[in-house]
Amino acid sequence: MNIKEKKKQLRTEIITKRASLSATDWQEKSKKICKNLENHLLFQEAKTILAYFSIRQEPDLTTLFSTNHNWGFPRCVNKSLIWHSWQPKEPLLTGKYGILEPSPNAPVIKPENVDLILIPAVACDYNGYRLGYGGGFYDRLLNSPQWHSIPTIGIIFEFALFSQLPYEHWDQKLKAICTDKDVLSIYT
Ligand SMILES: Nc1nc2c(c(=O)[nH]1)N(C=O)[C@@H](CNc1ccc(C(=O)N[C@@H](CCC(=O)O)C(=O)O)cc1)CN2
Ligand SMILES: Nc1ncnc2c1ncn2[C@@H]1O[C@H](COP(=O)(O)OP(=O)(O)OP(=O)(O)O)[C@@H](O)[C@H]1O
Repeated sequence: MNIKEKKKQLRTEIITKRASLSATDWQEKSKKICKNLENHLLFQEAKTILAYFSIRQEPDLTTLFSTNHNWGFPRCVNKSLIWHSWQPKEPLLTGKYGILEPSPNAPVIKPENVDLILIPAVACDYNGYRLGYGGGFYDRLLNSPQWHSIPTIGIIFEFALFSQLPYEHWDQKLKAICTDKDVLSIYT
């Protein structure tokens, strides 16, 4: 099997497993993830944090969004992500892939102001590699010079943590991985 097929198979397997979580299980595990993030220094010291609105039973980070940070969320525009500030109660729109997005009129966040990026993933491994839905959105973002050095934390449920995932030359390592069990720092 080539790497593309391997990724595709893994993706299907893990998304299916995640979809089979009961609603209570999903909520409980998501809350543990939020708690683990709140206890982490990278999170505590960050003023501006980029995050995501959960789809397909990804870990739900909603309880964090009312904590005292400047929050940013992406809009998918062509093959890129554009980041806008968003605070609870502000309007949201349904964008590409059915993902909630801030209004295009919300202020754009510049990379020099970003302290931390919380990255959704289908799976991660102990080396900090990440498998996503295959759109390459975060790969392209993290390969652009302005975004390259910003700390990243991959967000997954513990069952999606693998010893070794297939990876390609454009894959950038995460700085840490947060699960419902703990936060794992990746050493380079
Ligand atoms: N909550 C959340 N928001 C996010 C992401 C994410 O992973 N999670 N993204 C992370 O990048 C971006 C959106 N990326 C996505 C990329 C592909 C598909 C998707 O549905 N792809 C098709 C298959 C496409 C193909 O294989 O060509 C599918 O899975 O059916 C969805 C979202 C930005 N926002
Ligand atoms: N830096 C880059 N420049 C150009 N194309 C890229 C870059 N990174 C990734 N891609 C393209 O994006 C596609 C998806 O990559 P990959 O399978 O690694 O996505 P993913 O990490 O699973 O998805 P996502 O980041 O959307 O969650 C690849 O087929 C590749 O052609």
